[in-house]
Amino acid sequence: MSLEEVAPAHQTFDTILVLDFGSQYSHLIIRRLREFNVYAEMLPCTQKIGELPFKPVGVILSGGPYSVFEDGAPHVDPAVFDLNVPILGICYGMQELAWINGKGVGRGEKREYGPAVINVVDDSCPLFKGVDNSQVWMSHNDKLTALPTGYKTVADTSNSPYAGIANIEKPIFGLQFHPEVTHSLHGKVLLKNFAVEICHAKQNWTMKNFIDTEITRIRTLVGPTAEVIGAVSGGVDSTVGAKLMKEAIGDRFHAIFVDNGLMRKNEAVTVKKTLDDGLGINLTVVDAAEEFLSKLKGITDPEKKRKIIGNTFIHVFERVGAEIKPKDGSEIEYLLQGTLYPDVIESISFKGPSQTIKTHHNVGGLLEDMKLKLIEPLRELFKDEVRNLGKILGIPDELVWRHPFPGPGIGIRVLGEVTPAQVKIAREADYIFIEEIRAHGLYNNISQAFAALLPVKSVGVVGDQRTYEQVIALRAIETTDFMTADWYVFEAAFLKKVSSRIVNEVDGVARVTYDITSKPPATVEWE
Ligand SMILES: Nc1ncnc2c1ncn2[C@@H]1O[C@H](COP(=O)(O)OP(=O)(O)OP(=O)(O)O)[C@@H](O)[C@H]1O
Ligand SMILES: O=c1[nH]c(=O)c2[nH+]cn([C@@H]3O[C@H](COP(=O)(O)O)[C@@H](O)[C@H]3O)c2[nH]1
Ligand SMILES: NC(=O)CC[C@H](N)C(=O)O
Ligand SMILES: [Mg+2]
Repeated sequence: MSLEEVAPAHQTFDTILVLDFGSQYSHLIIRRLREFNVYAEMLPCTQKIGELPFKPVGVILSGGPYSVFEDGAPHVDPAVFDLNVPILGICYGMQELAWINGKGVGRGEKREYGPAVINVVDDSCPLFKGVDNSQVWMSHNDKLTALPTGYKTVADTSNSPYAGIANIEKPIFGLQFHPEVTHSLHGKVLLKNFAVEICHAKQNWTMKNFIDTEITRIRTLVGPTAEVIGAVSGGVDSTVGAKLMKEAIGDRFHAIFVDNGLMRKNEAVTVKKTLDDGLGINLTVVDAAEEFLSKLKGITDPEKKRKIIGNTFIHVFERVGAEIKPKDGSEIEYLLQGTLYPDVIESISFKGPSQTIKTHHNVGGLLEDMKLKLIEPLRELFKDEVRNLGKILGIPDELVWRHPFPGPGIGIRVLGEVTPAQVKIAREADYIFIEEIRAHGLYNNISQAFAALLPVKSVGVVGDQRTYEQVIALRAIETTDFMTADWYVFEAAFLKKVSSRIVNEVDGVARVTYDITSKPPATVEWE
């Protein structure tokens, strides 16, 4: 097989490189480009151009929170201009172009955040082809104090005389506003003009092409006889990853599902049925409930619980992995992981990974111990792209649109000590809640929903008898990226029904509450 056939996506597809200066919108630039089938990747703004692993067809400098003129502000490697490819600077990126050119950047008299209307003053500019005077989105304090030498103005607004600039000789452009946000009404046209008309990027980034390339890459990487293992939870990411492995190497892929005793009702059975019978994926279910629950005995601290669950996963996985003996007599060399692009972006940000709010359980912890090499077929994809990929691979809608379920499962939804009795209460209440959500046709309107069990007792009255039992908190949220979320507004009648069913059908619950806190300040999970 030729090298070309096993190359990663940025060598197979024309790629726009986004250099990230830390804007909260940077990843949206990639999203927008991919929406019209142009492939893009992001690297930190500190990337040395001489060390780039590929040759981009164009470069976008993103926005960012710094001021180009302040001490310690990040600056692009000047070698970016030697690539001789078109460059587009957005907000900070444009200010960076001006700064390099002659430093004409200063603090504006007034901060400009929100909508503005652009006025296109030079309609011969290819970047603005087909773009009318229309709303754009601004988010800046600083502005160009003069037009950089060698540039012309192509668009302005009432507050920004240099809302769009273009180099007279070279294909280098700057925008003060953010074309990547949907509030910039023609933003996508601008990005498409840049990528397709100016950089001449081929629009061949389609999921079908991606699948073919990835399957070839996996086959070449693994070779004709070696076998691969993967931790599979029944969630979207690991199922899609597993299905791709199945397509690539058939029964030489072994999926392992660990029943940690903290799963939802009937989960193990359902996952086995969908993966094994439905998708033909060779799945081993490992019952490790006792092991997990005995290690959690007496533990109430949320971080300790997460660590114990994460570590126990590793031990179980290691043990099971060692029992698999590949037919060719070799040892298992590769591990499938469902890492997504947002995880990659987080870890490559030049600002470093964000502060730990909670230690998300992560199979990444397996690496050092297991010395396995990773296969991460989804590491270039966003969640909705993974869902699309899943659909193309024939994974049923029901699974593709499943709400995410955290690795530590009910372990972080039983507040305080996790005992089999407490898990049972939380599990039963959760089952009723989700059952009603489905019955009312609401499942796909909600991003995630679950029941948490609060370790407080409350007085109630049932059939003239005093009760003194615990409290269930229901949570349902709407979100696109799980970084921020809002609580879902149910009809009162729906909540009445769920509450009445839970108190009547689940022993040990005296009261049901509904969580009306957004994220932030709360998080999605209670622990
Ligand atoms: N019970 C489990 N058995 C085996 N592996 C698991 C289990 N729970 C989690 N994992 C592993 O941890 C990874 C991360 O879990 P995470 O919940 O983020 O992803 P997912 O379950 O694949 O998808 P989703 O986000 O839709 O739930 C999974 O991809 C899987 O590899
Ligand atoms: O695999 C996981 N392991 C974890 O430890 C974990 N903690 C939270 N979550 C999920 O992440 C999303 C955001 O949750 P939080 O607002 O609670 O951080 C929500 O979708 C949560 O369900 C986890 N997923
Ligand atoms: N969104 C941005 O890129 C802002 C750039 C710079 N920090 C400013 O305030 O103007
Ligand atoms: Mg999951």
